[in-house]
Amino acid sequence: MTKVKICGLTRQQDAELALEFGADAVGFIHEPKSPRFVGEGEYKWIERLAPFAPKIAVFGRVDRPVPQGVFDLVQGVEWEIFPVPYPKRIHVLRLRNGQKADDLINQTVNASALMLDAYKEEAYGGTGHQVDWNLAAEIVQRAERRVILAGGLTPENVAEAIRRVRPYAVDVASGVESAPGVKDAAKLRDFIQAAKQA
Ligand SMILES: O=C(O)c1ccccc1N[C@@H]1O[C@H](COP(=O)(O)O)[C@@H](O)[C@H]1O
Repeated sequence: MTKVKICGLTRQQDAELALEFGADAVGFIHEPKSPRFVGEGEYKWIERLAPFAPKIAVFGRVDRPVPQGVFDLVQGVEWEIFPVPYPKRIHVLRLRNGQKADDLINQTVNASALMLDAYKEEAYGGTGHQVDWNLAAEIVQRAERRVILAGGLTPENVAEAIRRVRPYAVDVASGVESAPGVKDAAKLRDFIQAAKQA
């Protein structure tokens, strides 16, 4: 069964709802320019969430350490810039038109998993833009690591994305929101259900 990560949570009630609906992992944005940014003031409730669901600290560039004990994995692009030996890292590959699967896979640095998202000049993520699912499927087949599909997924398209790409997990931020940083309960439920049934 495909795993589901719900990302860009800013409110405790949304995180708890996502976990209740069956999310396998929850992500918290550490990129100050994002409307989904969470600061250290939020760590108290994040720390207390269900202990068996990994909590992921999400960066654009990983340019600073996160305090130990709150997060289980760290997600980001351009790991070379901050080569701290986090034991568990998710390396985000931002796909552009015309790229080749092997060139992308070769960029990976010591990652537990790869995440595929759409390249956009203006932001590191959370843009709602879809990746090329054919290229994503090729990366899934060739990469010797687990692949998480992100970028423009919604309750309506996630099942088809899973059938075409066959990722280890799917990840969503804007596709289950009513406003940036605010999750919509029905969209959360429908997304998780559709992904698990695909
Ligand atoms: O969501 C953000 O604001 C964000 C900011 C900086 C880095 C990553 C971010 N989000 C990641 O982008 C994917 C895809 O977002 P979307 O579903 O297309 O809106 C999201 O799942 C996060 O991992």
